[in-house]
Amino acid sequence: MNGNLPVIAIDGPSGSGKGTIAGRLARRLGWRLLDSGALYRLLAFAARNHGVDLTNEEALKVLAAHLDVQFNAKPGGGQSIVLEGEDVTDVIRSEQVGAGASQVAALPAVREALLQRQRAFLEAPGLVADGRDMGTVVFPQAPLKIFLTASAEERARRRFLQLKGKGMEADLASLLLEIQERDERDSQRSVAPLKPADDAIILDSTSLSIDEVQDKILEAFAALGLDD
Ligand SMILES: Nc1ncnc2c1ncn2[C@@H]1O[C@H](COP(=O)(O)OP(=O)(O)O)[C@@H](O)[C@H]1O
Ligand SMILES: Nc1ccn([C@H]2C[C@H](O)[C@@H](COP(=O)(O)OP(=O)(O)O)O2)c(=O)n1
Repeated sequence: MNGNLPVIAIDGPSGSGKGTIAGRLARRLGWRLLDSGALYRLLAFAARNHGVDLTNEEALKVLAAHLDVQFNAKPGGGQSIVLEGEDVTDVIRSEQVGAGASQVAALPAVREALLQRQRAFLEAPGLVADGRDMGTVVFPQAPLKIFLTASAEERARRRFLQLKGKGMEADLASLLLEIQERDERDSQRSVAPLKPADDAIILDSTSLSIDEVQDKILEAFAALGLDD
């Protein structure tokens, strides 16, 4: 099976820089990328489109098992996401969809329904996976686990700039509140809560640039000797 292929697991709270770093590492190493948060965002978005209540665990489980989604690598880096034929790359990034994602992600049947789909991303030569439980639940065998964090204020500031950059509505004070609420829900849930794996390297990026974070992770990766 694919269990022996290497995985770099990058977990952490919203806005810590997981997606950015995971994308860069995957490109640099020529590995596949799993943006697991996008799956929960897609489910919340699809549920709204299909009139499914975000507390209806049974219906959400069925929807999760049948999500018609494609991740397409973009030539210049990054990926576009197509749900039921519609390009939803940007619309699923709103904080409202993030809050819905956090809500459906707390339901055990939903997490179970998405587990194999996530593991199926692991292909040669390796996978960079970002989310909340990559190192604890989905890929516990990963040889390199990073728990990326930053202060809530810095994360809200980053998200504000990111949304503005995409031409989307954003308010710094509400973003901070929403991020704190999401941190709380993601950390307190009973299944696969947001927490560092016992063997994770904890990296606080509050005062690190993206390049500095990348260098630290590449250093830790090189120390594993996997690319010898
Ligand atoms: N170390 C950093 N310093 C400054 N900005 C960063 C840093 N890491 C990421 N960013 C920016 O913060 C925003 C959120 O990053 P993202 O990768 O989407 O976080 P996450 O996936 O953890 O929610 C992006 O616009 C990204 O460019
Ligand atoms: N592996 C994962 C990934 C995301 N989730 C949930 C919890 C998060 O609040 C939402 C959205 O995740 P996403 O990584 O897209 O969010 P951020 O980009 O970090 O703001 O999904 C999860 O429970 N497990």
